[in-house]
Order: sequence, then structure tokens, then C-alpha cells
Amino acid sequence: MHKFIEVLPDKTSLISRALSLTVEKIKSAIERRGQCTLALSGGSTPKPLYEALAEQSLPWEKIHIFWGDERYVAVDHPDSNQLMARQAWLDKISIPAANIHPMPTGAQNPAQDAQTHEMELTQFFKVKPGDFPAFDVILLGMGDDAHTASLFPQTDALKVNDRLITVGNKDGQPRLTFTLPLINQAHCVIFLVAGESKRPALAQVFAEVASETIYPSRSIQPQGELFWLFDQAAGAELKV
Ligand SMILES: O=C1O[C@H](COP(=O)(O)O)[C@@H](O)[C@H](O)[C@H]1O
Repeated sequence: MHKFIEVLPDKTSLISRALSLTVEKIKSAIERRGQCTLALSGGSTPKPLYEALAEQSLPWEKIHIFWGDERYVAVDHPDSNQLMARQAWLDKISIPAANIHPMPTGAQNPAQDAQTHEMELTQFFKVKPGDFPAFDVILLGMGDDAHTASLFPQTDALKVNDRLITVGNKDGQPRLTFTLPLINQAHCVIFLVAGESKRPALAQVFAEVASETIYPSRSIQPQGELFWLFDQAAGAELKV
């Protein structure tokens, strides 16, 4: 793993750096393999990045969009990660509908939807059951509790290592999420972390010793590159 840490002066610079890095990684995947597989994060931090990506001129037909996690709500629900990305970005560009691969949430059975999406990924990447595909780029955020994707502290999802997709648990509410081994198979993972409220969790994520069960973002160790991008408010006190 190659790890890079950057503390940007403010949120605007953070988004601008995330934009240039994401575009660079998308282009290099397309140059190498003819397409890019990109997994999105949800929450509030990446919205301006998605708005900026909507203004880019990229070969959208060569880009396949996935989500690293999804709240278990209907696609038109305000909490939907898919809805946020569609409104900020995907509905504004000419991308083939077949290139958008949302996590399904309609079966009223999270385990069944997780299994359906697992099959979609297995077929898309043409991997054998039990093998983990390598995404070109996975965007991640980190919550104040150090969760990432929907891998929350002290939950069963953290222990799943034989599947691509599992059911996360946010205070008793189900979510769908990439598993740790799927994230860690990626060529490039980019964390975007903004705001002072993230400082206590970050101190533990970057501490020499701390629990990965309590601070799940510590477990993100991809085989390729790992970028941690912070704004000053989040990263000011980091000792790295
Ligand atoms: O619930 C979620 O939270 C994290 C962090 O979100 P943020 O609002 O602090 O940026 C996010 O990465 C994840 O995808 C989302 O579902």
C-alpha cells in the first residue's frame, strides 16, 4: 500500500484537490483498461465534489458508477446516497443508464438486496464467487465515530470477509455496505474528511495503537494507493 496524507487549508481547497485527484485516477484507469470503475461515498462531505464533477468533460460512457454504501431507504428518500449523487451530478451528465449501478433497497429484506448486488458485482467484474474485484477508485468518508462506508464501530459487518456486500447496522437501522476485503482490494481509495468534529476519531484512526473494531477506518489498507485528504479543521491536530 502507498499512503498519502494531505491537509488542505479549507473545505474549498479540499474539494478542489479531491476533484483533480479523482479526475486523474479516472483518466489513468481509462488509459490503462479502457474503463473506470468508481465507487461513491454518501453523507454531506462529497456533495460539492459531485457538483464539480458534473462540470467536467469526461468520457462518461467509459465510467461505471457504484456506491460503497447505501442507507436502506427508497431511492427518492432524502437520506438516499444514490439520490444525493444523482441530483448533484449524475442526472446532469450524459452517462448511459447501464453504467449506473446503485445498491438495491426495494426488497424489504436487506440481506436479499445485499445478495442481489453481490451477484451484480460478481457478474460485472467477471470474478468467481469468493474472489474480490479491484475497483479503480473508491471514495470514502469518515463519520465522527470513525465509521466508513456503513462499517460502524463494534458491528458484525466488520467481521464479514467472505462477501463483497453485507448489511451494516447504524443504531439498529440496516444499511448496505461494501465489506472491508472488497474496499481493500481497490487500486485507489480516497478519503475526504472535513470539519472539526472529526478530530477525536482521526486521532485514534492515526494513533500507533487503537482498536480497529472501535475505529473501523483504521482497517482501510488497500492493496493500491490510499489518499487521506483533510481540510485544516479536521486535520490540524494530526500527528502523522
Ligand atoms: O452515513 C454516512 O456517513 C459517512 C460520512 O459522512 P459525512 O456526512 O461525514 O461526510 C459517509 O462516508 C457514508 O457514505 C454515509 O453513508
